[in-house]
Amino acid sequence: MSLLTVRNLVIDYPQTRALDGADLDLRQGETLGLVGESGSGKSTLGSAVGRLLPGTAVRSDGEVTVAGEPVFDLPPGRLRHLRKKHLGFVFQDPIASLDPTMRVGAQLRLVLGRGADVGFHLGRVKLDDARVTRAYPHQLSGGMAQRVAIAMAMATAPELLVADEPTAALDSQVREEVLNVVFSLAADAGTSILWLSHDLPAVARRCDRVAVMYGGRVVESGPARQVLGDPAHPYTAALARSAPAAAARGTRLEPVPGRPPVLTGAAPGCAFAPRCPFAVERCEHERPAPVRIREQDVLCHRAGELEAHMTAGRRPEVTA
Ligand SMILES: Nc1ncnc2c1ncn2[C@@H]1O[C@H](COP(=O)(O)OP(=O)(O)OP(=O)(O)O)[C@@H](O)[C@H]1O
Repeated sequence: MSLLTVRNLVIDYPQTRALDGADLDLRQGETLGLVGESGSGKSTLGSAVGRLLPGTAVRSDGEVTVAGEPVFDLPPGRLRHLRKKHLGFVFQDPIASLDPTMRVGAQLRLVLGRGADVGFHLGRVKLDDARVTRAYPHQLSGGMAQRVAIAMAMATAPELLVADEPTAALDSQVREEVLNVVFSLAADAGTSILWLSHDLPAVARRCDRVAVMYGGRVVESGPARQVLGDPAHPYTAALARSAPAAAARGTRLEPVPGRPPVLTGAAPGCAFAPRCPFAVERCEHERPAPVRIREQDVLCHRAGELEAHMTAGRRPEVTA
């Protein structure tokens, strides 16, 4: 069953179009990685799921449905209920998400409710109750603060956890530990995860599915290993070749040539066309509609032709 549905979502900030017709589906119990270069619209899409966009953002078109509820059309009471009962959020900067003037224990009791067993919730994220509850947020390490934020977000066993690069500020050892906590708690609770990430190899390892964003649209989605290991969109292929793990395997690390777009309105064609080695005239002025390639949904006019090249064993090289 579909838990989250995003259809043709268009979000504008005063100078920028952040989402330009984004589509996304996430099923109950599924873990989905949302990847793409900086500015591709990941955070805007993640925030839109809970209608948590800044006041300057305008939804110009499209809709978001969570557990059958149309998020942007809900009256305030129903929206609060949806956020409280069905959604959890964890953000990049855990210390900023806590109140600096209150001890952590007091904040936890406020969020979890008076009778809640704070020690139990801290134990689930592998934190020492006595030490953490007496501390102020600035006395916690980044990893500890993020575990507190995860304990708060997961306390209600939400149906969907939106995790916006929760480990971006942490070093690699702590990053793995925090991700282990998030994914195992979610698996135990049956919580779906929408994980916004720059870490393609980790997404391939941990997520069922991946959605790749470019220019405010999801340009390819499907099973994570399939999409990242055998991409059907030229952008995914370029992104996968730029992933740091490629260098770790001894492959040459190649940045995606050119710069991502900053849109001010609807892209007239495929937003990747100016950087795409396979672009033809049509790509410049006609917006691609989704096509099915293997198990992937792909927004590329030429995906079918490129697939034919691939199956004939002449895998196209995605270079500048
Ligand atoms: N509050 C805002 N006001 C104005 N423009 C914004 C705001 N937030 C994001 N944008 C713009 O919207 C576009 C999409 O940004 P968004 O943060 O959603 O992308 P992202 O993929 O999450 O990037 P990152 O990986 O760097 O977090 C970018 O061009 C960004 O500059």
